[in-house]
Amino acid sequence: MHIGSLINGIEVRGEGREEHEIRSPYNGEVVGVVEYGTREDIEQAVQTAYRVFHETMKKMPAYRRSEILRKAADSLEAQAEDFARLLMAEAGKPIRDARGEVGRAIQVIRFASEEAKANDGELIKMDSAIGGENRIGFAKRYPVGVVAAITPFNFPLNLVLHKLATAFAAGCTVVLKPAEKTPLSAMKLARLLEEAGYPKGALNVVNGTGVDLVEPLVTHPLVKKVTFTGSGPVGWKIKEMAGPRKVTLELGSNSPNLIFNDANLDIAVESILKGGFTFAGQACISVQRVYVQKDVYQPLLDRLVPKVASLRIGDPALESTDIGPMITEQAAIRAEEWIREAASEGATILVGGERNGNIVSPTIITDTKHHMKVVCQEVFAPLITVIPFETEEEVIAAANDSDYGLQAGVFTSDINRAFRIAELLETGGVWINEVSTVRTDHIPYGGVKLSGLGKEGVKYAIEDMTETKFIGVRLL
Ligand SMILES: NC(=O)c1ccc[n+]([C@@H]2O[C@H](COP(=O)([O-])OP(=O)(O)OC[C@H]3O[C@@H](n4cnc5c(N)ncnc54)[C@H](O)[C@@H]3O)[C@@H](O)[C@H]2O)c1
Ligand SMILES: O=C[C@H](O)CS(=O)(=O)O
Repeated sequence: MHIGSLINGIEVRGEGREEHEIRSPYNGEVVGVVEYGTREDIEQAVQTAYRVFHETMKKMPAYRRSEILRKAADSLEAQAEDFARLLMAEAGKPIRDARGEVGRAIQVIRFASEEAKANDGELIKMDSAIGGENRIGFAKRYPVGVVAAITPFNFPLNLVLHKLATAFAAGCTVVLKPAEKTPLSAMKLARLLEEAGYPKGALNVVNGTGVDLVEPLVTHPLVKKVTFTGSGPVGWKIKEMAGPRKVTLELGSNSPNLIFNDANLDIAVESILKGGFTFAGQACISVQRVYVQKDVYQPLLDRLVPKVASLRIGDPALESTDIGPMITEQAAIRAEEWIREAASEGATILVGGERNGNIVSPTIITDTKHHMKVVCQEVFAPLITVIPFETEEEVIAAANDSDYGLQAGVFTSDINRAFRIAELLETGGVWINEVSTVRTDHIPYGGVKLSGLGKEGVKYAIEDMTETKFIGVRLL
C-alpha cells in the first residue's frame, strides 16, 4: 500500500512530499509507504472541510447521513478480515485482537448511524421561570462545523472511527491527522467511507508527524473543535494551542483494579489476564495496579502467575499468539528500564521482565513502592504490579493516589461495598466484577484528572460536536 493524504476526495502525493516506510513492528518487513503531507496540505484540507460543511453537509438530511453510515458499516463488515490483517501488519496487533478491534469498529459505525437520527434537542418548560408564561422554548443542537481529529497508534481503526463516524452523524466535516506509525488503516477506512457515500471533502486526511502538522491544524481559525486521543503531555499541549475551540482529550492512565477477599478469584484472574496483557498492555485502560486484599493476595498470585507465564509470545499473524511486539523497540526499552529500575529499588519480578527486540515478556511485579514508575506512571506495556491491602479505606486512598483517573475495576460479591467504592473512586468509569480494560463503544468514556477532558462513546462524542442554541417564542 502506498498512500498520500486525502483532500477533497483526491489522494495527494508526489511533488516533493517525503516518503516514509511503515514497517511491521514484529519483523521489520515493509508493510506500506506513506507520503507526508505539508502545512499547505493542512490549509487545503481545512478550507475544503469548511466549504463542504457549508455547501453540502448543512443541507444533508439526517436520514441520509444515517444511511451512509449504515452502508459503511456493512462494507466494513464485508472487508473485516482485510482490515484485521492490515491492523496486524502495521501495529503488530495479534490477529485475534485485530479482529476484535474491527468488530468493535463496525458497531461504532452502527451506533453512529442510529444516533444520526436521534433527537437533537429538548423542549424547555418555559413557565418554570417567573416571566416565562406564554412562551415556548426549545434547545436545539447544531453541528459545530470543522472538526480536527488527531489519533494514536494503538487502536488505529476503532479510535479513528470514534471521531469520524460521530462527526458525520453530527453533520460536521473533519480533517484527520492519524498516528504516523499506523496511517494505512486510517487511509483504507477513509476510502471506504467515501465509497459508502461521504461527500468528497467531508473527510480529509493529512498524514505526517504531529510535530509538523498538529499546530497548524488545531490553531486554524476555521477549525471549531479539536478531538485528540493520545498521550497526556501531547494532549495538554494541544489544549493550550487550541485556545477558544471546543476540546476533547482522551489520554492515558495507570488503571487500578481492586480485588476483595469475597471476590470470585477465578473470574478476577481471567479478567486480569486479559485486561493486563492484551495487545501487550498498549491500551489506555490496561490493568496496571492490582490491589489485592491480604487474605487472598497469595491465592490470587498462585493462580495468576502460571497463567501469565504460559501466555504465548510471538508472531501476531498466528492465531495462537497472545503477546506480540510493542509498537517500537524504543517503547520496549522504556518498559524494560522501568522494570529494572523498580527491581533495583527492591521490587520483585515474579514472572517476565525480559525484552527481546520489540517484545517484552508479560510481567508481574510485587513489593513495589508508590513512587516507582511502574506504579505511579502509565506503563503502557505487558506489565502489572500486584499490591496487598487490608482495609477498604486504605485501598480507596491508594487507588485515588494517582495523577490519572480513566477507568477502574472492583471485584467483590458485596453489593453495598461495590456501590460505596464506585462512588468514591476518582475515575471517569468504574466496573464491578470486571477489569478497567473493558469498554463497550456506546458508554460515556473519558477520564478525569490528567486522563482527559470531555467524553467519547458515540452519543457523547456527537453531543460534543454540536452547539446548543436556544430558540424561544412569545405567544402573541
Ligand atoms: N483515553 C483514551 O481513549 C486513549 C485511547 C488510546 C490511547 N490513549 C493514549 O495514547 C497514548 C499512546 O498513543 P500514542 O503513542 O500514539 O500517543 P501520542 O501522543 O504519541 O500520539 C498521538 C497523536 O499525537 C500526535 N503527536 C505526537 N507528538 C506530538 C507533538 N509533540 N505535537 C503534536 N502532536 C503530536 C501523533 O502524531 C499522533 O497522531 C497512551 O498514553 C495511551 O494511554 C488514550
Ligand atoms: O487505549 C485506550 C482505548 O480507549 C482502549 S479502547 O479501544 O477504547 O478499548
